[in-house]
Order: sequence, then C-alpha cells, then structure tokens
Amino acid sequence: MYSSSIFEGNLDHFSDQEPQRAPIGIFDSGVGGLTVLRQLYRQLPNELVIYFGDTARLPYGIRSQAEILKFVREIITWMQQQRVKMVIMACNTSSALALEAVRQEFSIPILGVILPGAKAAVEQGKRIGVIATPATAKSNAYRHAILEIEPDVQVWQVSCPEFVPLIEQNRIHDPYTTEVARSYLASLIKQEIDTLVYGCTHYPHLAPILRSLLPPQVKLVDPAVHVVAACAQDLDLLGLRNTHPPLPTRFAVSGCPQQFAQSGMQWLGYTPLVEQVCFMDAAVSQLQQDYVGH
Ligand SMILES: N[C@H](CCC(=O)O)C(=O)O
Repeated sequence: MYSSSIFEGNLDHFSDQEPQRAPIGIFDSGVGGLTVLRQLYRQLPNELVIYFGDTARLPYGIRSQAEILKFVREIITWMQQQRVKMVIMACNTSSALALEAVRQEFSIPILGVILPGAKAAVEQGKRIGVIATPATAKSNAYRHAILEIEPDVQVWQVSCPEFVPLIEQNRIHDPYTTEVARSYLASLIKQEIDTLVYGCTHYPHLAPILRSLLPPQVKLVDPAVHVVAACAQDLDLLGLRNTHPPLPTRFAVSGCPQQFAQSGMQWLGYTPLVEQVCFMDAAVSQLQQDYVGH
C-alpha cells in the first residue's frame, strides 16, 4: 500500500546537499490542485512547492487511460528535472488511472489522493457517496479502495462531467451550476448517504453550493486534507521535512499563464506569477483550443 511503496524506489535522487529544501511537486489538469495546495499551506507551511496545471489538455476526466498515463509521465519527468523531492498527484483522475504505473517507473515518492480519501471516508460513514469525473467514476477506484479497507459499507458513485468545465470557466456562481449540482446529487440524496467524498480536486471549490443542497447530517470528505497529512508523515519518515523559511510557490501551466493567474487568484488570495511549460503535445492541444475559440 501507499506508505511502504515510497521506500521501494532508490533514493539517489536525494543526494543533493540539503534535500529537505527541495520543492514538492503538485500537479492537476487545472485549478483543482489548488485545493491541495491550500491544504499544504495550512499543514506544511515551510515547504517549497512547484505547482503544475496541465491547462492545455484539460479536462482530464474525459480522457483515456493511455492519454492520462502519457501526460502524467511527461509531467513527472519534468518535475524530476526541477529536482522535486516528492510528487503529489492533486488529481483523482490521474491517481485512479496512472498512479500504480508511474510508481513502478519513477524512483521519486509519488502520492495519490484516492487512498487517503477512501481511508477518511470509512472513518466517517457507512453509506458513502462519491462524486467524480467520468474517468474516475468508471475506473471504480474509490469503490475498490473503500471496500478493500471496509467491506461493510455501501458506495455510490456519480459521474459529474459538467463540473470541471464550469469551475475552469469561473461559472461557480452561475445559477446553472447549482441546477447541475442538484441533478448530480439527487440519486445520492435518495440513497440517504451519510458521507460524500469529493472525488475530484476541483469540487471543493463548489463546497458552499454542495453544502446548501445536501441534508445537514451528510459529512463531506475532502481527500486534499488527508493526502497532505500523509505527505507530512512521509516527509518525516524520509527525513525530508523542510524547516527553513518558505520561498514563494512556483506556478507553471501548459496553457495560458494569464488565464490561470486570473482564476487562481480567487482561490489563493494572491495573484500568482505563472510561467508556461511547453510539452509538444500540450502545445498542439492549446493551438486547437485557440482555433476553436476564434
Ligand atoms: N481535478 C482533477 C481533474 C479533473 C479534470 O480535468 O477532468 C481530478 O481530481 O480528477
């Protein structure tokens, strides 16, 4: 399982003089991973972070496993070149479809969000709903992880294809988003769930809407909280926790930096400085998006 898998790789990567000072790499398709970054600021305020958003190729949730695996390999290779000490996949879709494969391929510790989220869910309830991207729901990753930890619970998963585009387009306060959320939650409310897992890192951005639609007794589980707690534990185990004062987070995207800076601002409380990283394939996706947009 996940904690022990960290020690399976070789740790040559950490032979730098002060490996504790190396950054943690966090990635997502877009602004979803900022929900994980916010947790990292709360729980591990001394850590330096490199955040990557693959905005030229989002949404990930409608991609095939082969595509996700290719993207994730590219991102982790780039992060290794930036000499990160650990990677957090702040993306459920990547964690569901690519985590196991890349853990075999890279020596660097890589954390996914699904197992920490599943562990937290079974501590909270017995009738567990999971809202997720189409790819994550189809993979059954949450169902399997939850039932492996606790077979004596029930799990319902709902695929929510419209959420990520609405969040990325800054349409959270649009009444249409509330209507979409109402329809996605209907079957879960009917099943009388007692716990709801955010099975996509974008969804905590919708917390006020989801909270207002759910019965008050339903507990919300945000895997971001728990993956960062696991990260803290693993940094301690590896002797990699940074105790020096923090440096500013470095942000990079494959798409338009200005757009990310603008939408990221509302979640971060400051305007991030964003650079562009060019992966060949992502550049082609961006050109296609630009072309469709004109
Ligand atoms: N935020 C990601 C990706 C969503 C997407 O791009 O579809 C996730 O947790 O699944």
